[in-house]
Amino acid sequence: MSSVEIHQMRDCPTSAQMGAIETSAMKDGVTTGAEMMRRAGRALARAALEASGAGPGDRALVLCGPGNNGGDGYVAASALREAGLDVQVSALGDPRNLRGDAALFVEEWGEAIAPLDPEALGQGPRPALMIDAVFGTGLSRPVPDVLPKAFAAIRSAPGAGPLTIVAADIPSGIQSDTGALLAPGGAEEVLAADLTIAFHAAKPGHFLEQGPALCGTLEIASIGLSQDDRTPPLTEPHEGDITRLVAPGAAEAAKWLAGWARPEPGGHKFSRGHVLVLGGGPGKGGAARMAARAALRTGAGLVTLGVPADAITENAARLDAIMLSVVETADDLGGMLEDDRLSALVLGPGLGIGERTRAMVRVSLDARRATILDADALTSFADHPEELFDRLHEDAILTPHEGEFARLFPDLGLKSRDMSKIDAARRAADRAGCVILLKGAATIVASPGGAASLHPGLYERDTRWLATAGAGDTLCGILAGLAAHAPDGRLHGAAECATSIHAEAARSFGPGLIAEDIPDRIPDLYRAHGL
Ligand SMILES: NC(=O)C1=CN([C@@H]2O[C@H](COP(=O)(O)OP(=O)(O)OC[C@H]3O[C@@H](n4cnc5c(N)ncnc54)[C@H](O)[C@@H]3O)[C@@H](O)[C@H]2O)[C@@H](O)CC1
Ligand SMILES: Nc1ncnc2c1ncn2[C@@H]1O[C@H](COP(=O)(O)OP(=O)(O)O)[C@@H](O)[C@H]1O
Ligand SMILES: [K+]
Repeated sequence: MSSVEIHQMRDCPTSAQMGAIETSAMKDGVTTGAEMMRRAGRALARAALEASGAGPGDRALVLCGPGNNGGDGYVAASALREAGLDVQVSALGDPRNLRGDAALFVEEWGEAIAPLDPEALGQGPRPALMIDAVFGTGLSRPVPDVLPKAFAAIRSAPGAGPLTIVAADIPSGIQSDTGALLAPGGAEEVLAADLTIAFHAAKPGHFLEQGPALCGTLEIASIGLSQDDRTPPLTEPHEGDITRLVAPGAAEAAKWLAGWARPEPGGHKFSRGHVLVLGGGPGKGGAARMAARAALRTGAGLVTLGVPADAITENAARLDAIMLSVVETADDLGGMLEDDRLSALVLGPGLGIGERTRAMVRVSLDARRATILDADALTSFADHPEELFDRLHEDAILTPHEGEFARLFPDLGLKSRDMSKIDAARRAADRAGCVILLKGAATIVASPGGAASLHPGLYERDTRWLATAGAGDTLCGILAGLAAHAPDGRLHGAAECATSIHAEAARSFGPGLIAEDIPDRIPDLYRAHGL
């Protein structure tokens, strides 16, 4: 969108962190509350005009709430009036109760403000554009019923043309920290925006739970705050308490990927690391083979697949560059791990659930290599997660999807938690004592101590085609391919980078993607980033 001053930030602040950023900017004299609100409202109006194609004489409706989000709405209403539109403002609550900057802009608007009355709004005519400035980051409880009723009435009001809905900061009803929809059932369809203009930075709620389904397109508008991120660039370790957004621009991505994946000049295959993937019995080998291929494509110098003797023939028929070893028992594995050149281990994909897997996990963790535990390696500990947690260390990482996560951390699972997915992953990392990579459309990487990153497989980084069997197995392999030559204790960074390579490989294939396609897209991706 050309007319809005768009920028890209790595910070993904909570509502409290956003408040603190604003307060400190005001204290330092960088800007004022009124100036931020003026910029926010004007950005909204410009974006709404551009997205709707509306012009002089067209009808615009601005819905304003009882806080500062409403203040942005009054600024937008005045700006749309200035652009020649026929603007109507409708408010939730009595606008005379507004205080501070928002009150200033109610005065500047100076015209009639109708109450939010679904019946009156339903009589039409339906506007060409509507701005949702009812609730932003301050939403603290479910929205009143009148809000979805008003949206529904406006949508079905008689009118000639299409209606474009633009949300100020975040669609009203979405909790900014969690993405939960705090609204009566059925409200998601009526409250959805076509475009959301987030102010200063994207918030967790734009990426989590129902947030993405309601935001439409997401754009970030500058409101005059410093554009210096508080989280470090991806090329540096992340330790801060603001969630780091893993969505680099092209230049940052090239430098970052080179740091993780480009071989050292004069190196040899062992300096690139040796990955061992443990696999299951006959007929169960596909997942481990895909993980192994992904590890080799990503840049491990050697990859060995360890399987029971009766699975050797099957695997030998399917593998060339990937080596094969018989690993029947945990003792066999212990013997192999005497070779300290084995630098990264993958356990889980197709490994089978039960005591053989648990024994292998114990031996692997005791060997203190970069150890990636996924799928069956996680589910095997569902009955006794503490036994797993007691052995985990800073060179281990768990890569669950939400189902596997709930098996190990029942109180933090999607259906039971009363916190964001980000905070759930942080708690889990503290409890387990290792890095957690919690998958989904938004993938969270969290470390003990609180550092957390969010990879958005959404909006311009949409990776919905990754929702296919085996995609997670290839992610394990990519992670192993990076971890195999990463210095100790750098699994958080490896996990961020692996998630990004995985997503970009999937995006470069596009529709019809199946998991087998992912590893073989990596060479083109590396070349495109100048590796
Ligand atoms: N200086 C600032 O603070 C700036 C704030 N901005 C805007 O202000 C927003 C945050 O403003 P606020 O913190 O005032 O919060 P909101 O405007 O999002 O809403 C808070 C108000 O709604 C009430 N409320 C919350 N949930 C409710 C519910 N379910 N039913 C009824 N009332 C409810 C609260 O008691 C409070 O009065 C941001 O999202 C952004 O749009 C921007 O204008 C930029 C500058
Ligand atoms: N709707 C979605 N949008 C974006 N990415 C997704 C979506 N659904 C799943 N993914 C990604 O696809 C992968 C699926 O992994 P997983 O659930 O472990 O599958 P499997 O167990 O079949 O390998 C993860 O990396 C996840 O982040
Ligand atoms: K809003």
